[in-house]
Parts: sequence; C-alpha cells; structure tokens
Amino acid sequence: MTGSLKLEDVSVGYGRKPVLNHLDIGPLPPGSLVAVVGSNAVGKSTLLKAIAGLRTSSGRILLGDTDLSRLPLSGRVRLVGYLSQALPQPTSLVAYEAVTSAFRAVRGDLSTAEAERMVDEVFTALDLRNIALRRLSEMSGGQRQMVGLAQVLVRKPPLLLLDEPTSALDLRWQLNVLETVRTITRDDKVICLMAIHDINLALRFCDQLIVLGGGGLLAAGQPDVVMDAGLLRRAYGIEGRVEHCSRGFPIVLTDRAVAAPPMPQ
Ligand SMILES: Nc1ncnc2c1ncn2[C@@H]1O[C@H](COP(=O)(O)OP(=O)(O)OP(=O)(O)O)[C@@H](O)[C@H]1O
Repeated sequence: MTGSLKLEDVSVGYGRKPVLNHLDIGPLPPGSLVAVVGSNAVGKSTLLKAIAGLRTSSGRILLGDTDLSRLPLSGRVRLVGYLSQALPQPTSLVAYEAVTSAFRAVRGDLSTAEAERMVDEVFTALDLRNIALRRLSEMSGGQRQMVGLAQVLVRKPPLLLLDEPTSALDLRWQLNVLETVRTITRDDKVICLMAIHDINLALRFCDQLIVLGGGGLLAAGQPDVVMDAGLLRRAYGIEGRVEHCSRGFPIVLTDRAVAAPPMPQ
C-alpha cells in the first residue's frame, strides 16, 4: 500500500507563464478514480505532467510519505504510470513487442516468464489479444491508443495519470477502458487521475471530480455533490442540467453555449 495522493500549494507553468497557481488537492485515497475536467487550455494536461515530473512545479506532491516532486525521474517511473495525449508512434513493432519493451524498461528485474505473464494479463484485461501481433504502423488511431494504455497499465504502478485515454475510441471501447480502469483502481488499490472531456463518462465511472478553471480549482468532490448547473456555467460557459439516468447515475444534459470566459492563451 502506497498511501494517499495529496497536492499542497502546487504551482506550475511554462517559462514565466503561470497555468495553475497554489493548488491544493486531496488527500485522494488508494482505490480512487478521479476525473480531471474543465474547458480547453485550463491546465488538465499540465497538472498531470507536473505530477508525472515532466514539468517543474513548486509545492509538494505527496504519495503517502513520498514527495514525488523531490524524486528524480528515474525514481518516479516505478510509482507513476503516465499516458500522454499523443498516440504511440506508428512503428514497425507489433503490439506485443511494444508493450513488452515498455514493461521491460521499468521492470527489468523480473524474469522473462513473469514479464510474459503480466503482458498476457494486460492484453486479456483490455480485450486486445486479437491485435497483439499487428504492427503499430498498420493500426488505426484507436488501436494505437489502446496499445499506449496497455504499455502503462502493464507496469502496475500505484499512481496512474491518464491524459484523455478515450479520445480516439468508439463507444464500446470507451466503456471497455473505463470499466477496466475502474476495476484496476478498485481491486489493486491504485489511484488514477484521468483528464477527460466526456463529462458523462466522468460522472458515471469516477469517485471524485477535480474541476479546473481560471488558474486553479473551481470545485472538487463526489460527482453527485459538486456537479450542478452553476458549475457547468462557470466551468464551461454553458447552460445545462444534471439529471439522473434510470440506473441512478448523474448525467449532464446540455442546452446551449452562453458567454464563456475567453480560452486561456
Ligand atoms: N509547451 C508549452 N509551452 C507553453 N505553453 C503551453 C505549453 N503546453 C501548454 N501550454 C499552455 O498551457 C495552458 C494549459 O494547457 P494544457 O494542455 O494543460 O490544457 P488542457 O486543459 O489540457 O487543454 P485541452 O483540454 O485543450 O487538452 C494553455 O494555455 C496552453 O496554451
């Protein structure tokens, strides 16, 4: 067990341009699936990159007692699995090789048999066995996005950071991914922060929402508690309603765009 994730007074930006200022988040306990939402350019990706150690930030990023912001990148890769928005390159590797080499890069200590078992496990969990021997250069965008996700999940890190993991996927595969990530976070006591634009997928699957806007946190908490018409207007500049589907999950119905704050530069 690694402990909760907590961000204390975290600020991050690009050069002299601040993006997120003095952010406090959490603690988010092990087993949490957390959606990071908000309008374009508010800093969702920047937040995930800061936690992954790919952007320098100030403040403290605590995973249990470990301050991730003080660990060298080599130390973070065991604890943090980061999926970028960019799809894996369309190389001549087949999916099985691409996932195995991503696993080996971080877990070179395990035997070949153990590595094969874990790679097999992730192909089964994501329902990807039928494309395991296909070259990435011969795959669709959605197929490559699934391989990218497999490359991260196979390592079984205690903290997962997924940047729009369903952006290239059709409806069935979106559900497949969310259900798999939901199962992994709950069963393996993993913490997952996922930037996502599909607010209804976020409301359906996540325990917590982190809503970003205007350089910081607009709201955070359980979806049913924090999401309402006022937040939709403040976060997205839209008129909308939160209803409940027949299975009891909150669902956003959008009515129209209203005067929105300008997109951050
Ligand atoms: N490499 C960079 N150099 C300078 N500014 C950047 C860089 N990457 C992002 N930004 C800026 O940082 C801000 C936040 O960008 P970020 O990609 O984190 O937003 P986002 O919320 O993930 O957006 P989207 O929903 O459109 O993917 C934006 O104003 C963007 O222009």
